[in-house]
Amino acid sequence: RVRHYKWEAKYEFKSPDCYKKLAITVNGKTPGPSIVAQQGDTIIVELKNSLLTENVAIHWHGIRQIGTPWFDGTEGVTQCPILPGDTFVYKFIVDRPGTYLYHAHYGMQREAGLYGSIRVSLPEGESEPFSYDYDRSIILTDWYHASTYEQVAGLSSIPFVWVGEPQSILIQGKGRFNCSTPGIQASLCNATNPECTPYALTVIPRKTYRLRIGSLTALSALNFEIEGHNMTVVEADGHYVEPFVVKNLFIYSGETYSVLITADQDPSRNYWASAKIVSRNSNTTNGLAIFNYYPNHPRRNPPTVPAPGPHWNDNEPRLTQSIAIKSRQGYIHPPPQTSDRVIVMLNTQNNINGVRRWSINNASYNLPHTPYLIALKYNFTDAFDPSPPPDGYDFANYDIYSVAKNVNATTSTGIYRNKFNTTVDIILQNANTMNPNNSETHPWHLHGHDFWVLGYGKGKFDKTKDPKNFNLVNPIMKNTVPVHPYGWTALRFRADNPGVWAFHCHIESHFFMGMGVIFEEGIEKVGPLPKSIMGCGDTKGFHRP
Ligand SMILES: O=C1O[C@H]([C@@H](O)CO)C(O)=C1O
Repeated sequence: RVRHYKWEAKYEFKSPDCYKKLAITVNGKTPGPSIVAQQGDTIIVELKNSLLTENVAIHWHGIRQIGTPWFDGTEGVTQCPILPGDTFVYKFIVDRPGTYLYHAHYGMQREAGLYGSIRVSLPEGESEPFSYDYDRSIILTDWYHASTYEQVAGLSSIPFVWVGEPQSILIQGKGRFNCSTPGIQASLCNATNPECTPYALTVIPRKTYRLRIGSLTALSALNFEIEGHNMTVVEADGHYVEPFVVKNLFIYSGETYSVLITADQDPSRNYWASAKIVSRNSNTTNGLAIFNYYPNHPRRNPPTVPAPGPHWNDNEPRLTQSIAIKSRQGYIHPPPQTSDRVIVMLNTQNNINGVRRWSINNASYNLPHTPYLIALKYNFTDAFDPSPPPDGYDFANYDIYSVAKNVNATTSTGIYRNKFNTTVDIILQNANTMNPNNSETHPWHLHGHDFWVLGYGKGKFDKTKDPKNFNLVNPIMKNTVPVHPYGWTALRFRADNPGVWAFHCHIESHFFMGMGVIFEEGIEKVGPLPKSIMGCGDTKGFHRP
């Protein structure tokens, strides 16, 4: 089946947390329309850029784009930006069931509101290995009152101006900023604006809900919980999880989970659902939604105080959850038992000519102006630096627990080129930032693939010892995974999807500050590129049939 969508992206004044701000909407909404499809369907999105003075591109997060690498929507990597006034047509197949996302992949537009959910169901007659009565989706985000222009200018200036903590947390596009905060202009903030009525998830007593939860925060790692209700985790990033029960679900930007929740509590009242920032010492108030037992009024506040959530600095339960996520029995895709290449990626904060950046093995990433996919296919040799970034760092001498002795780094547009059909291991190694006693959480997202999550560890990855403990039996496959503070995360993927694919920290400002790399495989197998992705950089006026 073909599912055809006509979308228009636009700036509009919105008050998702009661504070009036310019937001990017799709067909007037943020979150935008949901894509609801069945495995094997073809999705066509005709996207009109009505942002007037800004380019755009949309990434289909978790969709591998097998055979259509040019529709991955990653500006600078797989396509030229879509100019104001232009209409671009994305066309791709959703080849697997599961919970996915879409969002802008140009500058920092995602956090301005251009995002939504993709739900792919099984073909008729097939069923999931778990049962539920109803299926619902929510997306968690964090929300800033400053524009992306102000933020980008701050992040690239000397002295560096950090974006800081968000003003609020949104649950399915709704949050609540305290309009009585000193310095807030009354005309801009209206606590009774219906646009900031908390999101209500209405449930029928005793029914079981599959709640698909995605996070597209700009910065924040979150803990999600529903007062008084346990959640059984059954899916992660489109893969079935060996079920486990949690009270608190930790979720990082770019991840999706399905949880089963039974409405088995006192049906005479409502309950709070809350999202709290963890891993950063934030004073942003928790995002709140109402878990509404029918027939109570969806705006009736629960009689209780919302759960305070776990302590921001307690990393242990977060690591425990990461380790608990295994592939479901009967649905295991066994990983290759060995790999052809190991790339260790040291994540550090650096300076380049006095500008604060993030680097991988001391190389900080800059997006070039000619998309790699086109440059490689047609041999534009000066579109990017052909020398690859390093495969590792100075293992013997680098102290991951202290501020680096030399915090300077170089910039890079280089890419890692992998031989087609080989197996690649990535070890993400976290370290101290430029502030003493500080290491952050980074959710890494790989385009075009799912990877096996082979393990997590504390401290410095040991190349001889740690691989012996890799989970080669039932690792989960994901497209986004956290690397915890002062820890490492090991991934394995097959370089079997011809194209050029970004791999980057899903924190909006961190990718902007250089925290990413590019992979290529099988470029010679990529079919003729559509003209519509061209027109920028060296591809100006270049049209191959
Ligand atoms: O990139 C970042 O910069 C700030 C801080 O390190 C600046 O001092 C921060 O918390 C980040 O995640």
